[in-house]
Amino acid sequence: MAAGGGPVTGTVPRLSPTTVDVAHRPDTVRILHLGPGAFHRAHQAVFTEDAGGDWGICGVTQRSPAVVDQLRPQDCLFTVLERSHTATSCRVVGTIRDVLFARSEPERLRTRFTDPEVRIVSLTVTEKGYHPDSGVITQLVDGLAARRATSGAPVTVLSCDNLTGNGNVVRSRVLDACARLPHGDALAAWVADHVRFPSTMVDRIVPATTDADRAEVRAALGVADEAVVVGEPFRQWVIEDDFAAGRPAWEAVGAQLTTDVAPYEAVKLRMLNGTHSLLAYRGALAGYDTIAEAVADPALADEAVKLMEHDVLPTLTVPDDVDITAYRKQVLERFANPALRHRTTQVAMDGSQKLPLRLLGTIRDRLAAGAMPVRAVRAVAAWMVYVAVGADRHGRPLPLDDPLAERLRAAAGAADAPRVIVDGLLSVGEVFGEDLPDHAALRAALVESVAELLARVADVR
Ligand SMILES: NC(=O)c1ccc[n+]([C@@H]2O[C@H](COP(=O)([O-])OP(=O)(O)OC[C@H]3O[C@@H](n4cnc5c(N)ncnc54)[C@H](O)[C@@H]3O)[C@@H](O)[C@H]2O)c1
Ligand SMILES: O=P(O)(O)OC[C@@H](O)[C@@H](O)[C@H](O)[C@H](O)CO
Repeated sequence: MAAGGGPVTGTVPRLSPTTVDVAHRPDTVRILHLGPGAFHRAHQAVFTEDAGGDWGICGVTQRSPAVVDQLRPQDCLFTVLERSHTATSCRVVGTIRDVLFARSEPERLRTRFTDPEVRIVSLTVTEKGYHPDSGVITQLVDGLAARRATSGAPVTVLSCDNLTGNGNVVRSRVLDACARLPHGDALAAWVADHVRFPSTMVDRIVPATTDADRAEVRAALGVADEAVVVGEPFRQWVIEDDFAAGRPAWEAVGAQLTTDVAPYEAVKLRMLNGTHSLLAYRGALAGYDTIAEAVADPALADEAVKLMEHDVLPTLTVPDDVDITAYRKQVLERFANPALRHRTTQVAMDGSQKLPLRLLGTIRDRLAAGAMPVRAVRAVAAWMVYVAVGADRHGRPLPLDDPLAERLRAAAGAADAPRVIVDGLLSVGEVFGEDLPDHAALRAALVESVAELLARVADVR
């Protein structure tokens, strides 16, 4: 259905099975999804609906009941507002059949975890959600323990977050948590035998939904949908084909099943996400609200191209079926989509968690090869200035939304002294490890870039 009809005035009914036609709704919950945020709804839920079959999803919200409150009154239906450069369309998705808030509904959560019909437990809980203290790993381990104690049915844990080796990460976090439990050995042994943890590479740009997006759906469909999500037309999913108890026919609708996700993941995290972070920090400091505005600046577009070509590309083993030149061009075209309005500050959040995955691997590999990856270094310097100054070139505040925010601010010290900023932030071991602070040439390059960026921000302020 095309969006963009005239404004709807007066009261409109809530989105529900009686107010819109939904072609197919699965009857059985077979996927338990931890973190049904915007991305899950615009990506895995859509692939799963397209694949058909009886694969309903139960979403488990993590930090607040907000998504439960949005979805429950609409029988878990929601609209995906797909925005290309030139057109917008709406699609109502019916794959989610249930939703619950983990903290207030522990019994319902346990019932889902122990249900042998549930074959997959998937996750999109952000990079920080994998920290042992986030609560997600405990939830997963408690759920797996309950499953072992009841049906004992095999299950697949499917991470769909932007992490290197996301399957391995979640497996090792689960096994580490088992090791801390009394008699955890037996649970760990059961997990090793009954639970698979395939890695995945996921890709679709899904900015946070705004009131304007909800109003557009209301105008287009004539219903009120509180759970709208927005996405670009592009979507990609590469999945390691290692499932314990079956899966939807995702390969029939464009997902790529493979034995090794790692090279696809490296291409995506370093080319796309690394460049996204560069544009986010450099763009935000320059006063651009959105990624599209940042990439429309010729100097930043040139920096983005050179980051991908000169710094990232030499570090990659490009899979045979990826045309990397076309990929690079497509990444910039996708970022240039003006209809998405993906905010630089949204992409900038959680930098302490994202930098190691998106930019520091590239820097390490190039330094090991004896080269200085200047654009990647400038991107990291831009993050440092973003943290230290907290304002753009017009003096507008830039939020530091990061689980390490307080420590980062303290480490950055004086906001106008490049060496203090670099020394302070390089000492944050969770971000830079023990090796990078010891690299004198890298430190010098960062100080130079921070000084240059600081001068630009300070000039105008
Ligand atoms: N949005 C995108 O363009 C996109 C694209 C590819 C991959 N992803 C992946 O999906 C993740 C979520 O993106 P989104 O757009 O759905 O964001 P969102 O803010 O809409 O949803 C985030 C989800 O993660 C949960 N979460 C956040 N912090 C947590 C914590 N500390 N502990 C437990 N749960 C936590 C939230 O409860 C929520 O369910 C991203 O971090 C990324 O790994 C997103
Ligand atoms: O979702 P985040 O916060 O992990 O990262 C922000 C963006 O870089 C990211 O979501 C991209 O849009 C996405 O990875 C594209 O597939």
